[in-house]
Amino acid sequence: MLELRAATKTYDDGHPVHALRETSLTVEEGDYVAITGASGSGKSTLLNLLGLLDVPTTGSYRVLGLPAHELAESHRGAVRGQVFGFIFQNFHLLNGRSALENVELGMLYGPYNRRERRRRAWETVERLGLAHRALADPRRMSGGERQRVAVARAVAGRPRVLFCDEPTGNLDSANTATVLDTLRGLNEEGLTVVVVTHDPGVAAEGRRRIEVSDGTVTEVEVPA
Ligand SMILES: Nc1ncnc2c1ncn2[C@@H]1O[C@H](COP(=O)(O)OP(=O)(O)OP(=O)(O)O)[C@@H](O)[C@H]1O
Repeated sequence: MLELRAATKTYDDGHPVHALRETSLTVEEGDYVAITGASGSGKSTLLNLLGLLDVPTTGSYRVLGLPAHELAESHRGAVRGQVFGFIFQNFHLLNGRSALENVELGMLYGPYNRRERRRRAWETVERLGLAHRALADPRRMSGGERQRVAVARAVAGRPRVLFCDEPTGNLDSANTATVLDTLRGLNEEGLTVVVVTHDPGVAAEGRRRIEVSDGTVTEVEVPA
């Protein structure tokens, strides 16, 4: 489904920063991959490449067989909107819009019309136990509720791959459990999940483990 081949990422910060050294990585449909590593090791860089938020400096990247590294940004954006969902640590929800509207907005670049977006948004908000808060402004919600809205927004359009950057970063244990249960359930239904985390408990959810150290990516054996 996702295939990085001999990919590198070098930032120009006055001097070259080798954020990702030559990396080849394949993610299969239905995988649950946890990416761990120290601060500054290159995890976000790897996630940005996999999520088509950035392009490799050298090497290639294929998404569903498409050569993403050769596509125009508009085409990459279309693939991103139709195939991928994202959950970030700081939610990035729009204040002044209801939870439901936030979830609908997450599908704006997908294939669904307005009515279908509304239907899917309701269904997903209910699934995440937020029906009673659907019309609330995120500013008036708890951290755990906001994160569940962010999860709903990312998955309502039924993406093929879900990328998460510290999805439970600021949550207490009960809310962390809700988010992890949701991710596990969606993965069991076939969603491919790629999660960057510092939390060993979150990493343990992955059936594959990728360690990033100083820009070098290594797959670690996970005991069955
Ligand atoms: N836009 C940029 N320009 C220059 N250097 C960058 C840029 N983005 C990241 N870096 C550098 O690339 C390296 C990898 O950064 P990256 O954000 O991928 O690390 P990370 O593992 O996600 O860290 P953290 O866990 O702290 O978020 C770091 O040395 C960082 O300082």
